[in-house]
Amino acid sequence: MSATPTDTTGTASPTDPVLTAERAHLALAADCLTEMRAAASAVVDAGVDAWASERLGAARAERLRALAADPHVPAFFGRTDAGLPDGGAESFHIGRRHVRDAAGRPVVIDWRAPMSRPFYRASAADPQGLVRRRRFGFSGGELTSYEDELLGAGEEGDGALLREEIERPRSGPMRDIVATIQPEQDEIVRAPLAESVCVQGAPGTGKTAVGLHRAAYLLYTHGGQLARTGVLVVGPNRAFLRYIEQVLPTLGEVDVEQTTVAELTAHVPVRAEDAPEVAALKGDARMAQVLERALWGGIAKPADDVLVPLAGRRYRVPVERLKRYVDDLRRRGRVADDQQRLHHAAGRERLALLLAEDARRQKEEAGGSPTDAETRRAARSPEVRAFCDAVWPACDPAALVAGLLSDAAVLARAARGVLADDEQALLLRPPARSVRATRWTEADAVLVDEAAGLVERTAGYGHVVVDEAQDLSPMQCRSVARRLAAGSLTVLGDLAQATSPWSAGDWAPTLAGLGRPDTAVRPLTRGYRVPGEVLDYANRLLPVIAPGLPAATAVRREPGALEVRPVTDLAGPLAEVVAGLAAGPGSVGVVCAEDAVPAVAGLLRDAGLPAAVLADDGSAAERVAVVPATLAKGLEFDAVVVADPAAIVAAEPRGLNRLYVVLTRAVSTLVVLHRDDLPGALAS
Ligand SMILES: Nc1ncnc2c1ncn2[C@@H]1O[C@H](COP(=O)(O)OP(=O)(O)OP(=O)(O)O)[C@@H](O)[C@H]1O
Repeated sequence: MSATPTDTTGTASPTDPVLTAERAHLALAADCLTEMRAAASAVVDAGVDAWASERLGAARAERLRALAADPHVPAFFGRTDAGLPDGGAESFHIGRRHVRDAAGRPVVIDWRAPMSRPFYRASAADPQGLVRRRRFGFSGGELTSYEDELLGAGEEGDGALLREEIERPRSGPMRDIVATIQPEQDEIVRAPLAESVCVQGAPGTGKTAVGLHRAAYLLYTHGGQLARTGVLVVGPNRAFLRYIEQVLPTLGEVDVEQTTVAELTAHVPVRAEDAPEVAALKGDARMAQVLERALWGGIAKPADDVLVPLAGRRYRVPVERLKRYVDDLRRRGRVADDQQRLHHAAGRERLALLLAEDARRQKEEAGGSPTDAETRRAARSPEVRAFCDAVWPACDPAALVAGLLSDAAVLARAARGVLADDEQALLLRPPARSVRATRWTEADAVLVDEAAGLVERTAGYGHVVVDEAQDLSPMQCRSVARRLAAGSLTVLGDLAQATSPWSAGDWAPTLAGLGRPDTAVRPLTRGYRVPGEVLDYANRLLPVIAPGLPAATAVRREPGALEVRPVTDLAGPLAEVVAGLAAGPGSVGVVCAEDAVPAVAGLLRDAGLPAAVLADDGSAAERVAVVPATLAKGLEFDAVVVADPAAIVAAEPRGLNRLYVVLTRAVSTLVVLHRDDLPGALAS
């Protein structure tokens, strides 16, 4: 560490000339940003037509929003000095977005620009051309300290400022980590667009943060291409999306679609729940085969010639030719690659056209020359339409699935040799009065999405980030894969946190299901969220729930962070612990089994504590939130109270994995209240 005026608390002397110069640069950057904002608002919306004007207006509004975001966030957080051949140095300030002066000279470099890369990657062993890396400390928007590493002289900092920032307890919605992205994270963030990556990361290692920063990086680096094709972020539920939704906007990226698999597949209203074994079967990849057979099995063999009217005459298309047309189209409809496949609806249109073209050829051979409009009219004629309706009926995906799941004969035909008889029986339910009246489940919606994807091509994105991917069913994987088209993928997850029936011991099945079997798996094992004491405790479950998976090591320890307390009755101790934690700053999550939520919320209410139940509808969490264990995944709270861990374990087949998730949500403090019935690994 160089001799900087940074004392152990990271506060420099206010008269330090370096500090004075850097503050002047910060003021300059702020002025330039104001000017850039003014210039952007002055652009006249003078498009050549209404559409162009509207586009110009939207682009300008976008730019203004990007420039205006977070006026209190300092324009830069770091600086690099690269050595020049003449012995001098070229310095760049690194910030959230590019800032230039009136002459177009860079004042701050965007963190995603290639020039910023050494800031994140350089080390004393590999300085990447840097003689110095400087990090800045801020207090309430004021630049108050800095820390230098003279990498050129082989000197690496002890990273006091960096550590302070990384270790700063965090609460509330997730924030960006641009100032402190670590080298192992940066490698993933900046992986090339064409490369799909799978991050196997222990709890709190920054998977979600890395995935979001990767999306922002790709949008910056491949803006044109990705603006056309779009970037999609898929999370497990609304509560999670609510937690992460501000990260990309603070990075200036407002155009990324953030959604859940349930929302992606929301073709039908979900009103019912499947029994676990039924849900497991509906999520099985074999269902894709069953649906494909059901759909294409609905196509009949032509039985008779058709008379096609064209320009005042009728032309006979013989049944042999009709059979050939249908067979050819069916074959093209069943190729495995979704990009090459002729989808069902397009096949139907194509069939009508083939009949009309057949008639046209006949007329041409007889010396006529029908126009294209006449041929198109022939394809729409009642005769051709009646033939298509009989042979290649239009398919409504919801009706297809409803029929399949409520008609034993239809199901048996489609599932023969694919699903055993008892599996078919498991799927069947009594028919509803109508398709609309069907009591759809979440797994049904995924089946409807699959059917919809067979009927018509699903629009694809240029890049998809999928979080908590360890829980996806094979059918859900297919839903995501359809949205991927030719794009690339960032898969984030942790096999130890897998709680669904499909969870596997390795990533291969998920990556294959997502259509990218060759994706490299990259581990992250440095835990930034959870104090060492808490992480070590949770890690005791690892040999049972995920043997062979490397345990995370925490970047910090906090004596007193963990309290494991036996209680005979929850009520008193729970209220007392929560009251104590609520008196301090930061968020408090009281996590319990889903069934116990009303009782726990009642206990806290009776004790006069302002706790609100965390809902899955995306509404913001209160400072003290009662969290069903099933919703805790991906979230973090400053303090976590786990009420009755044995009930969390007992509530589901992979209850121990769920407990592992729950135990790793705390940033500062974890209190476990148990009735002397802890799982073996945690008992001693
Ligand atoms: N380089 C970093 N600098 C500062 N904070 C970081 C860094 N990396 C991660 N964090 C913080 O650590 C916490 C955990 O990050 P994140 O939620 O992305 O982890 P995760 O691996 O997705 O966790 P989980 O699997 O438990 O949901 C967040 O508060 C995040 O901001």
